[in-house]
Amino acid sequence: MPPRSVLQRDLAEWLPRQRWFGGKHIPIDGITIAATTELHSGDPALHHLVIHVRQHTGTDRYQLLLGTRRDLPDRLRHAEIGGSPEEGTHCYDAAHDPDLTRTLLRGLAAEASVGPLRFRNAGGGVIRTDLTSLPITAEQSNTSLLFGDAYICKLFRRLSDGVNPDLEVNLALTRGGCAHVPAVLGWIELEPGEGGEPTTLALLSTYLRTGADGWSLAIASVRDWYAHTMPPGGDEWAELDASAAGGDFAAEAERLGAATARVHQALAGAFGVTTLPAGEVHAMAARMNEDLTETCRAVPALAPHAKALTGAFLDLATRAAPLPVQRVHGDYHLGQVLRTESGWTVLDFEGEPARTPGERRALAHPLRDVAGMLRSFEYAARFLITKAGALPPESGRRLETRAHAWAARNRAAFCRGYAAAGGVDPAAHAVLTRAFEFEKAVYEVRYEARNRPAWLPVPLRSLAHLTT
Ligand SMILES: Nc1ncnc2c1ncn2[C@@H]1O[C@H](COP(=O)(O)OP(=O)(O)O)[C@@H](O)[C@H]1O
Ligand SMILES: O=P(O)(O)O[C@H]1O[C@H](CO)[C@@H](O[C@H]2O[C@H](CO)[C@@H](O)[C@H](O)[C@H]2O)[C@H](O)[C@H]1O
Repeated sequence: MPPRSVLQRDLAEWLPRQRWFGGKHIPIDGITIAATTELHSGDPALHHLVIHVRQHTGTDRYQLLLGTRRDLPDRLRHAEIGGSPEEGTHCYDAAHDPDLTRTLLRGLAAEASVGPLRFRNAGGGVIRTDLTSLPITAEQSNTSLLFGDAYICKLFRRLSDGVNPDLEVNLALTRGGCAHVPAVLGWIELEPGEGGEPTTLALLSTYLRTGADGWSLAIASVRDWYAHTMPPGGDEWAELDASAAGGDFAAEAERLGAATARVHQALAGAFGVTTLPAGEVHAMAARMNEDLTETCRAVPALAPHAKALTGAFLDLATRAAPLPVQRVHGDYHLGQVLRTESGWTVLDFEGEPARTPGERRALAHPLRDVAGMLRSFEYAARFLITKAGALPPESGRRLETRAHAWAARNRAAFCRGYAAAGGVDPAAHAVLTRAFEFEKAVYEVRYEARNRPAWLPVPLRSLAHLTT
């Protein structure tokens, strides 16, 4: 390894360019290398690093698989972090090096302990060590490695104390026989300090090789719907029946609703249900409104919608009644679900990346997830229009009308499937669903402004529609 001072300097330059780094918009005040564990020696070598990143907002803990090599082959140039090349040490993100990531499978297969790292096998089954890894390139908060077409290993980037909810929930649902989550095969954890819980570092699950993610499927349907032409002489305004397009998604949306209800039932079975008193529901509505005020300050483009959003939060506050609450997904959207040959599977129970560990575990009403997915239908419907940029007013207006028709059809189908499979009927709880949906939209506005400013018009356009 190069001297710590060199590594700290290189990391300060490299980190803000990583998609998974949560503090991109804030300057880094300092980096400390808190722990290093050698997992593989020689050339190349693999080190596990825990680093503390100080910013004026606080200190966050990240993990890094650091590869070192005397010579860096071209295939790893894109993953270079720095090092002291003149002294023959190149440092790079080893998640991109299949020669080194195999060390993780070997550790899991052997249930090894290396320094403070513990490798755990979930079901005691055989874990293959002969597979080559490939990082999945997607819009992600973490880094997932695909091993052959058998396993997927998620390396959590920002570490939070204790068991990661993704492991906690997936393990409980796998053990409870829920068919709608990928089976957990193993995990890696950092041993706890005095009396504490271990910190989850990575999660190994079955790779669902026939899976197609909900977002891509929905976007394909929207594209088809935009391309669909009305019959000659047809009146587009009168005939906006989104079922007419070949790529109709409604049957899938309905099945997704049903799968969601079953996952909620499995979560209730595994973790229980309690009641949130009316006073706390009132406080929850007040928090939603405070979040709105803060976000309007940070993103002024949200301000024109503030009145309608406040109205929805106020509705919830005035009708506050006790609510049954339970563990939920917490960040539910079309990118978190996979359609396999046997049905819909739900991924990533980590909650919203910007929330604190306590907030991610907090119990909530299941309609919070339903509202998340309703937002996602709004996103899918409008993403292509936003991507197309400025359009002539006539086609812009026509596409917006079509976007609305697609979203309405699929939102309704999803809710129908959810209620038919035993979930709470969103139509019968419109005030709650609307408040959750608006809460999520506020979150999205903040998320997009910070992470993907080019996407900001997507939630704003949908709010313009939903609040008029
Ligand atoms: N078990 C799995 N089988 C197939 N693909 C998966 C599996 N788990 C994750 N993926 C793919 O990896 C992507 C990222 O996974 P996710 O758990 O959502 O990570 P992140 O926390 O980084 O968002 C998913 O959108 C999905 O396409
Ligand atoms: O998947 P993550 O846990 O990283 O979730 C974060 O990123 C999501 C985007 O990748 C973001 O979701 C928003 O964009 C989606 C389209 O890309 C859309 O389907 C969702 O409805 C919308 O909320 C998510 O909010 C964020 O937490």
